[in-house]
This record gives sequence, structure tokens and C-alpha cells, in this order.
Amino acid sequence: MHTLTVALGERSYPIYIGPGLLDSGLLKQHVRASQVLVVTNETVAPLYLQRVVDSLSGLRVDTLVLPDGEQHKTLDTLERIFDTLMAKRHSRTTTLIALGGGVVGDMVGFAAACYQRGVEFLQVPTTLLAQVDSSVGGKTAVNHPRGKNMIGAFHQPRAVLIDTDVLSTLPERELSAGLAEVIKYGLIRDREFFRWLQSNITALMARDPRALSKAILESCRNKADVVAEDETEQGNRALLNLGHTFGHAIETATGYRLWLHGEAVGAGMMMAAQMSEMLGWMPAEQLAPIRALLEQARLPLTPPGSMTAADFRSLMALDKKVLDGQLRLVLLQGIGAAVVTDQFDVQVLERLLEQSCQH
Ligand SMILES: NC(=O)c1ccc[n+]([C@@H]2O[C@H](COP(=O)([O-])OP(=O)(O)OC[C@H]3O[C@@H](n4cnc5c(N)ncnc54)[C@H](O)[C@@H]3O)[C@@H](O)[C@H]2O)c1
Ligand SMILES: O=C(O)C(=O)C[C@@H](O)[C@H](O)[C@H](O)COP(=O)(O)O
Ligand SMILES: [Zn+2]
Repeated sequence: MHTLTVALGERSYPIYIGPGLLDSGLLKQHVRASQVLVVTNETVAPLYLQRVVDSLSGLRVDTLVLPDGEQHKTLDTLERIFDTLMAKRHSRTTTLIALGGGVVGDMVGFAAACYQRGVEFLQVPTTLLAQVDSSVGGKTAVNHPRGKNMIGAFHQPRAVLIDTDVLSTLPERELSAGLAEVIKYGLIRDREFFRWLQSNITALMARDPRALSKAILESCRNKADVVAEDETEQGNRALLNLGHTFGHAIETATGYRLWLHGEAVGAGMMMAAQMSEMLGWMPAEQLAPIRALLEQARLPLTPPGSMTAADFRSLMALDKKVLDGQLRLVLLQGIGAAVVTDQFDVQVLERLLEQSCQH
């Protein structure tokens, strides 16, 4: 087992990574009082809920099974968590446990941030995407029909328990979606990791346990470092948003139903890389290796055919990085070096959007 720390002073917490952790007893060690609510969804419940409940024996354990899907990451679904907490008389000392992918994790984290003005929660991520990204860092949220993650809070978990064995049941499309966020770390700040990914992408796609374990460890290390430096995104944390301004526009335009988050981010990162090359900021020869890696991870490289440049324009204006009405984008100066900036030629963005939407 590997242990990393997200260093945030008195709110610091461990990330445990390894096989067989689900029923290792580690989770119970991070429950402060006697009451817990385990929240999961209808897909993950039959696979892993009983094992988690058994690992908490001796505590008062309630469970809640939510519907599956990004389209359910809403205020309505959040209500169901609050209803259960009140119906089962959970007090301020309760601990919520998020068992599932990023959708469950983001909603449970937000419920924990709000319930009685804040209770503790633990992350037990079961998708690759959640293990490498969403379970770490304390961004919690639900979607609004007009915009992705628009209603949320920063609320850090007390611990993150990553059982790498659970990836064996993950559908292939979800594996690819998770790899998009893995590739993101290489692109924004870790050129050596990008090179390692180029050499190991076949093993990762074949779910080689050693390769997956290394990818999760390096991703969490990168994310923990960025979060420790800038918890609430006053500066460099925004680099974790590479491809997301375009990706979130894709998810919102398609009602959170067409593509997975990681797929939208894959296409979004390709658009960001193309724009960086068009601006002359990233050497032209670096575009091909980025395209090749995303392709090998079986991620989309262009937006869905239904989308127009006008869709992008109106949705990107609502991006959370917009400052004083000014769009800010995460762009690349090269593989392993990203910047967040509003100092780009808008005509280049226009050309990118028109060219990306010529289906
Ligand atoms: N908070 C953050 O920092 C952060 C970071 C990245 C993404 N996100 C959010 O995370 C969400 C995407 O997360 P996701 O990709 O995990 O999607 P998800 O939570 O919808 O899970 C993907 C699918 O996999 C299923 N599943 C989960 N674990 C499984 C397993 N072990 N075996 C079989 N099936 C399993 C789920 O039921 C679901 O159908 C988005 O809402 C995105 O905005 C948040
Ligand atoms: O942790 C972060 O910071 C990220 O930006 C990680 C992203 O992968 C993630 O999708 C996040 O939820 C996006 O945040 P948002 O603030 O753009 O909604
Ligand atoms: Zn993301």
C-alpha cells in the first residue's frame, strides 16, 4: 500500500492506494463517532456496498442508493441525501462515506459541506477518474442545467481510500475517461510522467495492475501538490482545468447525457493543445504526440457533431474562470508546462471554434 498526504495544515488527510483496501479496516479508523451514512449508486451497490458495510461493523451504518448517471448530479438528488440524514436522525458528528465514481463523490462531498453547516466525509472512489482526480482536493458540486458544477463548495474529505482492485469491474469507456485526467497531469506539469504514459498506454488499456497503480500514484501525487499549494483556486489550481472550459461546454450543451466527463475533457484538451499551437506558444511538433496518446486511450478528439461555435461561445462565457467578464483559458507552452491566461488573440479562439465545429 502507498500513502500520500494532502498537506493542508490541520485539515491534512491521507490518500491510501493499494489492492484489497475496501475491507481492510482502514475506513473505520477514520470514522470519528458511531454514526455513518454510506452513499452509493445502483450500479456500485450490488458490487461493493456490502463489503464496505461489513468493514464498518460495530458502528450505526445507514445506506442510501442513488440513481446512476451525470444527469442525476442535481439539487434534486442532493435532497434525497438530506432526507435520509434527517429521517435517520444523523447528528453533527456523523460521517458520510462516498462509495462510487466522481458523481457520487461530488454530491456526497457537497451534502457533507452543507448538512448542519458541515460534517465529515470520506471518499472511497471506485472509478479510475475518481481515484486519480475527483476524490482528492475537496471540490464538491452539483450541476445546473445552464452550467457544470455551478453550485458547490470546497470541503475536504478526512481520508481517501483507493482500492485498486475495484477497477476490474469498470466498463472500458470509463477506463478511457479516467485516462483523460491522468494524461492531463502529464500535460500541465509533469513531462516525465507524459513520457511514461506514452510508453505504458498499452499496459494501462489492458489494465495491467502495476501500470494502473503507478498511474494512480503519480496522478494523486500531482493533484495533492497542486491542492496543497492553492486549495481554493486563487491561482495555479486552475491548471487542473486544462480542457475543461471546452469540455464543460460540451457536457452542458448535451444535457450531461451524451459524453462522459473524461471524454469531454479529452476533446477539450485536444482543442486547448491545438489553440496553443495556433498561437505559436507550443512547438508544432508536440501536437502529434498529444493526439496520439489521446487516440490510444480511445478518447474523442473533436466535439460532438451537434455542437456549433455559437454553442461554445455562449456556454464558455459562464465558465467559473471568467474574471470581470474576461474569458481565461488554460493553454500549453509545451508538454508539461501550462498557463492560465486571458492574454490570447481572440481571433485564434474564433478560428479554433469554427474549425472544430466543421463537422
Ligand atoms: N471534484 C473534482 O475535483 C472532480 C474532478 C474530476 C471530475 N469530477 C466530476 O466527476 C464526475 C465524473 O466521475 P466518473 O467519471 O467517476 O463518473 P461516474 O461517477 O458517473 O461513474 C462512471 C460510471 O461507472 C460506474 N462505476 C463506478 N465504479 C464502478 C466500478 N468499480 N465497476 C463498475 N462500474 C462502476 C458508475 O456507476 C457510473 O455508471 C463528473 O461529474 C465530474 O464533474 C470532479
Ligand atoms: O480539482 C480541480 O481543481 C479540478 O479542476 C479538477 C477537474 O478535473 C474537475 O473536473 C473539477 O470538478 C472541475 O472544476 P470546476 O471548478 O471547473 O467545476
Ligand atoms: Zn475533470
